[in-house]
Amino acid sequence: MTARLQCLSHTPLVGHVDPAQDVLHEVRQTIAEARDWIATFDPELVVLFSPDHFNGFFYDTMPPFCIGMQAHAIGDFGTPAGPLNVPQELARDCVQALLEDGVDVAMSYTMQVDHGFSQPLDELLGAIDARPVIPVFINAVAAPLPTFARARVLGEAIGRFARSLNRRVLFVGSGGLSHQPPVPELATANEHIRDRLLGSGRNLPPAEREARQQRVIHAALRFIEDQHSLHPLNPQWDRHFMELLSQGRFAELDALRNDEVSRLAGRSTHEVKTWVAAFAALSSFGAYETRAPYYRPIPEWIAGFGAIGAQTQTGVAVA
Ligand SMILES: O=C(O)CCC(=O)/C=C/C=C(\O)C(=O)O
Ligand SMILES: [Fe+2]
Repeated sequence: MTARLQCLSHTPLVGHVDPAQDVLHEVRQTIAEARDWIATFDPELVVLFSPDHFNGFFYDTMPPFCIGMQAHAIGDFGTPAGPLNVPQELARDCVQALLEDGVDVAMSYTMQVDHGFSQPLDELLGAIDARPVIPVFINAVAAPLPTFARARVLGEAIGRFARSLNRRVLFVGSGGLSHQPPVPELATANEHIRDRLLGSGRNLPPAEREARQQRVIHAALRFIEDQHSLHPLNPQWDRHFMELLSQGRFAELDALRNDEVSRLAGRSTHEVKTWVAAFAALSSFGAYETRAPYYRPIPEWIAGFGAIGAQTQTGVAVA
């Protein structure tokens, strides 16, 4: 039984608003190196933890966590569209195992996902259907949000299930770190946006989809000029968070308060619960060591942008 982990920030802005060539090169190198490391491992199963951005999950029924038995990517911001390669029986077994393990999760046979899922699959594995993947949604934008502690509990339980499979498993956490792109909030939405957040946004007319994307692109262009036009990035918080994960300090991660994290690092920072869940899943295989940490605040992508890999300490079998 072996497991590896790769966490990686995502951004829909790549290719739309990009940083300077040297920064872009550095990020591409980081991703290429992670991709090679994963290819060497040759995972038989990928468990991908990702948020959504009101593209697949809405306030009509918003679960804190949801596992897909089938999933398709919408291809927002030019990311790949189409079905993910979900091993349906295994995904079902995973839900069953979680429920029996005391962790209640939702499930979906028609899961709609956005760049949060498709970007890391494409970048780390080469295509969104390259490997069997169990998609695990974590609500990171639709308040009220699940806690850091529950993300850890979910991850640990998924790790226990994965361990029972006797396969090479890769855990992926998608999103984060500090950032607050212009994702709408129910509390402040006008009537039209409110209607979209309640569910009518599931299949946006193309013109509205385009206008929505342009709004994010314009916000990024403005943020480059004025880093107080949105919640500022917080490199200090980001580095501290990565350290907590590297050192397996789960009690301190559990203690992170949602409102405090929003205040310090921005509302979309809750995407890092995907990293917590992925690390917790890996921890169910035993002690781990991290590798190739990368961090840089990238205003062009409205993101504290990070990546980190990890594997069980021997890198081989865990009894
Ligand atoms: O346009 C909207 O309503 C939502 C904007 C959006 O989808 C932004 C997403 C940004 C990220 O995924 C990110 O920076 O993590
Ligand atoms: Fe995101």
